Amino acid sequence: MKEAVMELKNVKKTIKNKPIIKGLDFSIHSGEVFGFLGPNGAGKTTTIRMMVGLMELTEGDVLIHGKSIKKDFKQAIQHVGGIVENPEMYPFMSGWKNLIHYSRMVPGVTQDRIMEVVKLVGLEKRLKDKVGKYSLGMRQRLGIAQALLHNPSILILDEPTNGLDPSGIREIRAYIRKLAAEEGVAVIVSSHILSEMEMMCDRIGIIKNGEIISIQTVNDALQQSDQKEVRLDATPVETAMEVVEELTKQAPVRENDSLVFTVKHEEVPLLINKLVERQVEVFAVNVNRATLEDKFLDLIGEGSIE
Ligand SMILES: Nc1ncnc2c1ncn2[C@@H]1O[C@H](COP(=O)(O)OP(=O)(O)OP(=O)(O)O)[C@@H](O)[C@H]1O
Repeated sequence: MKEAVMELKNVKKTIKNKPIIKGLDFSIHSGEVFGFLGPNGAGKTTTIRMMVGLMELTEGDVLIHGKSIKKDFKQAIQHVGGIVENPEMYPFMSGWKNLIHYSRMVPGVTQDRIMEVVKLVGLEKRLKDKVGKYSLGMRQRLGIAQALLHNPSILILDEPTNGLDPSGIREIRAYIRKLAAEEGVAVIVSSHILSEMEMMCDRIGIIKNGEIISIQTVNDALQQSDQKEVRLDATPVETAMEVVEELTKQAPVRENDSLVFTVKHEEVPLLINKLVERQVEVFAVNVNRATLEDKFLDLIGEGSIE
């Protein structure tokens, strides 16, 4: 596992006595693209605002390279670049002038560094053009370049593909992946669209009502897409355990009189046959929703998935 560059420790936010974020605990690693997925109102923006220092935490802490955002704000936040609200750009100035203008507020930024970030987001050919002539995707990329000027190791983008057309989405995705792979930047992106997150991220955390309900690597999620989580009520439970273990090669979890385990969808009938062969009495076999997509569909309703 790569180095944890950001750690959320029991992060909570209460606004006007209403708990909005209810204790988040997870870490982000260098070089990964981490997707923060959840329906509207789940708490993504609120969490991100806390991560980039725009909002105080009610409880808990965010450690950035081990430094507390509460106690060592300056040292912690220097590693973070982000676009949370739309970055301010002057449409009548060129992309280059905008970056020069912005860089005056960022100590130690050289013209070489500006060129470097421009190349990273692939804007070198359009640098002399006025920003007013840029497409939305190009403006997003200029925003990313701006956020990268001070060389952060963590880049946080709230809904970076919002409003973009499919080619703009592809471009942003490519540059985000490149930043993580080639520069080792940890990128945190939020979205409410699962398919987009699956293409862009290494890991996805799903947030619902201010709580993380699942964190999974996209690879695991894809591998598990034909796996089902099964809850089996059968007796004698010891024999049932043996049968399950023989078939799945994994020990099931025993919860009271039930066994919980994952099995390939097409193996469920075979499992039942084997149980009957061994004279196990089967009272119930319930297939839980287990895949990332299943969980997400449960969350937001099948109609909303894109
Ligand atoms: N300043 C505030 N005062 C009261 N409630 C707030 C405030 N800010 C956020 N909330 C509430 O907190 C919850 C989470 O909002 P948040 O904007 O973080 O969600 P989100 O997941 O980013 O959704 P969206 O994609 O719609 O922005 C919502 O129910 C919202 O109404």
